[in-house]
This record gives sequence, structure tokens and C-alpha cells, in this order.
Amino acid sequence: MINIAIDGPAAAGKSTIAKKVAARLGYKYLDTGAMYRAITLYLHEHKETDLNELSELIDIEFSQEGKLFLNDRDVTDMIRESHITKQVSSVAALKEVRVFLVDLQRKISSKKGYVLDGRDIGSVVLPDAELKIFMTATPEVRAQRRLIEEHARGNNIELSVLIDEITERDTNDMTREISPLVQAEDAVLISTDALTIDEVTSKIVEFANEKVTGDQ
Ligand SMILES: Nc1ncnc2c1ncn2[C@@H]1O[C@H](COP(=O)(O)OP(=O)(O)O)[C@@H](O)[C@H]1O
Ligand SMILES: Nc1ccn([C@@H]2O[C@H](COP(=O)(O)OP(=O)(O)O)[C@@H](O)[C@H]2O)c(=O)n1
Repeated sequence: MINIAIDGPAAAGKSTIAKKVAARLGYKYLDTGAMYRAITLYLHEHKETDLNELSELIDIEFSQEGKLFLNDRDVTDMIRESHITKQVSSVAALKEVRVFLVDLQRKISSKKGYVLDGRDIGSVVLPDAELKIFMTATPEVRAQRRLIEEHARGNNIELSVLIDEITERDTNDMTREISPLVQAEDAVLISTDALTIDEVTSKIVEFANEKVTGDQ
């Protein structure tokens, strides 16, 4: 088994496709963005937190069904609310937060057989991952995809607002000092603008199978 790192900007399709790739290969999926969102929620609710104590204060667990528990509370839906989305890239820029989560992500994936998606997986969390993908699409395509999701949730948000939000978050993620979003040198670039979810999934599964057979 190998580890697969999928990085890229917001709404490129990382988590949708990472889940499908994991299912096709019989691997586990780790949503690292959800972990940053969980810390953002915790800090929103506990404003006086000493960031040096995160490891004592915070327990993050994913259930088999993919639900996220923050200190035993199911926060799966709360972490997707727009006030958390607006704050998450500032929280993700904090050194103490990154040190805590990168350590946890490395521990979880140490036994291999994981698909991880995020911003710094191929560059920082798992620089030795056997397969690295950098997934992109234009901001307009990505915002259009988020728009469909938001409308399905009953949120009547405008496309231009989503384009602005996504662009602002990408800029924050690409320009922060610690572990900015970058394409790792050895990552395969996949532009998903004109590809279906199944097409992107199959491409990555093929790459993974090549790596696994090549390593034997
Ligand atoms: N290739 C694709 N074509 C069409 N829609 C897609 C594609 N990839 C992902 N989507 C849709 O785009 C939205 C954002 O995808 P998501 O996986 O949440 O992105 P990310 O994890 O990169 O933020 C989802 O609604 C998903 O179903
Ligand atoms: N490995 C990661 C994953 C997410 N993040 C941060 O967490 C935020 C939310 O990530 P996400 O994957 O849930 O975001 P979406 O692309 O799904 O909207 C990102 O905008 C980054 O600021 C990060 O810094 N490093």
C-alpha cells in the first residue's frame, strides 16, 4: 500500500475525489481541511485558548462514516458553516495550529493506505508520499461548483460572492509564511475544468495502481 497526497485550491474537487479514490482502492481517507475547520470552531468558541496547549485541549476523531467529532461532539455540519469558512485560513496560518495538526496527520497516516487531501500534504506533511496530485480548476468553475452545493443546502448566495470568497481564501493560503499552498515539484497536475468526477477519479486510481505495481 502507498499514501496518496492530493493538494490544491478551494473547491477543486479534492475531497469528493479523494473519497472515491480511497473507496476504489480500499484505502482510508483523511480530510485535513476538516481538521483545520474543527480547530477554527474550537477557537471561535474558546477565545482565550493558549495555543501551546492544543494537544491537551483538543481531540479530533473521524467516525467510520466520515463524521467529525471534536471532543466527542459531532461537528460535521457546523464546520462547514460560512462563519467558519471565513475564519479558517487565518487560523490555518498559525504556527502552533499547524505543528499540532501536521503531527497528528503524520501519525494517522503512518501505516500507509491513506488518501489525504489538503494544501500542504505533498509539500510538508508527507514529502515522501508515493503519489502526489495537485488538483486545480479556474476560480469561476470552482465557485460554480460550490454554488450548486450552497443552493442544495438552501443558501441563496451569489456566484460573484463565492468567487470573491474562494479567491481571497486561496490568496491567504498561497501567501502565508508557514507551509503555503504550492504544487510539490514531484506532484502530477490535474486540471479538472473539463473532466467529470469519475474521469478524475479513474486517472488517479490508474496512477496509484502503476505506483503499487512499480514498487513490487
Ligand atoms: N470534476 C468535477 N466536475 C464537476 N463537479 C465537481 C468535480 N469535482 C468536484 N465537483 C463538485 O465540486 C464541489 C466541490 O468539491 P470538493 O470535493 O468539496 O472540493 P475541495 O475538497 O477541493 O474543496 C462538490 O460539490 C463536488 O461534487
Ligand atoms: N492541509 C491543509 C488543509 C486545509 N488547510 C486550511 O483549511 C482551509 C479549509 O480547507 P478545506 O479543504 O476544508 O477547504 P475547501 O477547499 O473544502 O473549501 C483551507 O482554506 C486552508 O486554509 C490548510 O491550511 N492545510
